Amino acid sequence: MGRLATISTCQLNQWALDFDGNRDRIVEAIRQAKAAGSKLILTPELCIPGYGLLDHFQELDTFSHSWEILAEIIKHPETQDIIVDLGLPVRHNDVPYNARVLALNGEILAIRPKIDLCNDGNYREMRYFTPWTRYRVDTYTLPSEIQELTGQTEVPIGDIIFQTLDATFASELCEELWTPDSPHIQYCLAGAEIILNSSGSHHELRKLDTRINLITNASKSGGVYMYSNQRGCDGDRLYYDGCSLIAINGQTVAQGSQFSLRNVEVITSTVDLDDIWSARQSRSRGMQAIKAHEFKRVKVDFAMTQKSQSNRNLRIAEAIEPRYHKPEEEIALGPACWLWDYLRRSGAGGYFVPLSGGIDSCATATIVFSMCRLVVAAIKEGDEEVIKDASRLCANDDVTKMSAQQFCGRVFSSAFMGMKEQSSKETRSRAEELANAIGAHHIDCNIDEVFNAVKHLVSTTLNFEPKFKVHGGSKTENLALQNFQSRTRMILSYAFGQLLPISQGRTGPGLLVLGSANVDEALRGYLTKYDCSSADINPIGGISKTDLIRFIAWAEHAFELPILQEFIDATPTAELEPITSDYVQSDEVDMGMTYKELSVYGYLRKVRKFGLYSMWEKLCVDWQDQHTPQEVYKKVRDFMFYYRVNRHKMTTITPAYYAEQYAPDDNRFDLRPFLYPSFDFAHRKIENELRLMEAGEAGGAEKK
Ligand SMILES: Nc1ncnc2c1ncn2[C@@H]1O[C@H](COP(=O)(O)OP(=O)(O)OC[C@H]2O[C@@H]([n+]3cccc(C(=O)O)c3)[C@H](O)[C@@H]2O)[C@@H](O)[C@H]1O
Ligand SMILES: Nc1ncnc2c1ncn2[C@@H]1O[C@H](COP(=O)(O)OP(=O)(O)OP(=O)(O)O)[C@@H](O)[C@H]1O
Ligand SMILES: NC(=O)CC[C@H](N)C(=O)O
Repeated sequence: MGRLATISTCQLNQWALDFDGNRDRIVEAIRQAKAAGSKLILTPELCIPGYGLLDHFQELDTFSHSWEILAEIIKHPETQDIIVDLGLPVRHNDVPYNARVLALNGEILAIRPKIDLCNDGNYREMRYFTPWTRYRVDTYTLPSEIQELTGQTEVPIGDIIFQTLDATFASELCEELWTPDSPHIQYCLAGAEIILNSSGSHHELRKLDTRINLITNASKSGGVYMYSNQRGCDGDRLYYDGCSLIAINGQTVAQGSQFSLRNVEVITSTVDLDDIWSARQSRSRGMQAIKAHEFKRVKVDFAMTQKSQSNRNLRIAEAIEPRYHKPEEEIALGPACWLWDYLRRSGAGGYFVPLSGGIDSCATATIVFSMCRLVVAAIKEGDEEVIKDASRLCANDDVTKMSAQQFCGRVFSSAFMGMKEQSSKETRSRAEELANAIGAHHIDCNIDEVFNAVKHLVSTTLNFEPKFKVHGGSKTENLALQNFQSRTRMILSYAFGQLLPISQGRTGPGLLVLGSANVDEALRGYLTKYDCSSADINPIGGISKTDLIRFIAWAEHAFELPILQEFIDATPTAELEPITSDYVQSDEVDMGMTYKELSVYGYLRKVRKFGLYSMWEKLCVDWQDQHTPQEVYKKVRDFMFYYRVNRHKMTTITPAYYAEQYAPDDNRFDLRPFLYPSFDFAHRKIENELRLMEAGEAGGAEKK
């Protein structure tokens, strides 16, 4: 007994439009798979051009370059004698498709275009591609460069099953697994033994669980399910989180890492295809199988399996427990890997962060430190690519002996920019202590001079001197004076970022400025437009305050940074107003709502797709033990008021690592107007209901 198939899947750190780099990573993955004895390798979705090309998918160049690269891959000496499943855009009769091309020994076997395109949230596949019709099969005329290379002119294109001499397999593309009527159901009923899922799936906190459940469920009633995913920042706000996987009969047998700096990671398993037989022996399955669709089978003259007797060294992969990171670890690792890709690919000299002594900029700094830890660990493992990039950042000094702190000192600077009256010594010293603990180069300065100069200029020009609230000023004056400070810090951050390296005698590029506005502040608009929330990129812009606090608590022990406890204990404050004997500014008081409430509103607005009225209805039930319907109305109305008047801030918000389902990012994820009317109609509707409720209660009381 035994048809042992050695098969590989991989995760590749592709970069949109980096055709040469993408090709090299694909060839390297195939080389590693072959070295492990594999007869088939699966690669990520659209891996030849990269997944995140967005409107570049509308360019003809993308299609032709992809075929040219495909030709280079399949004729490469390292890629022979193994079935390769590659991803690229394909046009057929002038209709664009997101497709898989399967090849063997320099020949194209067939093309499988994507049937169910992904168009939710960040995904816009329907903008660039047309979905293929289920069960349709057609003939595809190959482009001339492939005709010249292979001597083939036509291949099948469509919804097909591949039949080798000893095994059957079929392709399923990413989103197709996430739909209720996935193609793999019919493929498996029709006898396909291996399903190859190529994905471009991004990291979102707590999402891996859903993905792994889908994969293991898909193979539960018998079959092998292979999953390949892109990895890294391919030029946008998303981080693709690898985690390639091989499962058989509902059990995981191999899993790639979710977060790593490795450019190419291949996982290989040997599975016994005869193990599928017993899992498919229920009569109910048999009754469904006899009615399965009759797919066109593409014959492949190739043997994929070996008898167990013929190779005594082969070990059949055993079931493993899937690995999941805690959300705190996901925050430590995902944004850190994204920052590393961004840094090495942008060619910048490092990062700069305005460090306030508060929890948000502390989280940004700790994530940069996490990146440094990952870099140093990869250097220790001998990762040549990481060594090359790290050496560039350290002026070609020997990076192999550096600690995470030493490397951090070379690529990361921070600055506390205080005001003599507003800034407390606690925040100032917390910022400095954190910088010291992680090894960052730190500046401590005061911005009073600039603040006073701006105030003087504005006062003399307008012949009007604005005052803080505590000095008798109006709300508008109070805000304007706060904004002088916060915007000054933004200008200084860019000045420091640009000039710090040269001031230290280093030539080369400046530092990228990092932002620290979290997802809840963005939702509520509790930030000053064009202050330090405006930066080059923001690693925490998609993370809630609650999760950031959990992350800092975790990092205190995991990264051995005792100072982090002080950040958790401190009351969040903007320190933009003078501190007096009976007044210290506090975020939650200022906002008129708690961060916990903001997470609820954010979730209902975006994920549950509730308007103001439905939000009120839902929260009247959820919060009935704490609040009356009248109180809930006030809360919801206040939230929607601030959301409405501050929505314009989302049009200029700094590009942030996307991580949270309720992210309000206006750029691609959360498309909304930014000039809203007040919600008078919904207000009236709720107020009428409140009146009826009160009348009903009064009526009820009278009857008693
Ligand atoms: N409909 C609209 N479309 C486009 N733009 C619009 C607009 N309405 C106002 N604007 C513009 O936006 C400006 C108002 O927004 P903005 O200048 O941000 O100022 P604003 O939102 O009025 O005040 C900033 C708020 O953020 C708070 N805050 C909290 C924590 C930290 C910080 C910090 O800075 O560190 C700030 C601060 O306490 C205050 O409540 C207007 O002056 C106008 O230029
Ligand atoms: N004194 C300061 N020195 C340096 N940067 C500052 C200072 N105050 C504020 N910033 C910068 O402005 C950003 C917004 O300030 P704000 O007071 O709103 O902080 P926050 O959003 O609560 O974040 P944090 O928790 O980091 O203070 C901060 O994240 C930080 O980058
Ligand atoms: N590329 C895709 O089809 C993505 C599909 C899916 N919704 C995911 O996030 O993984």
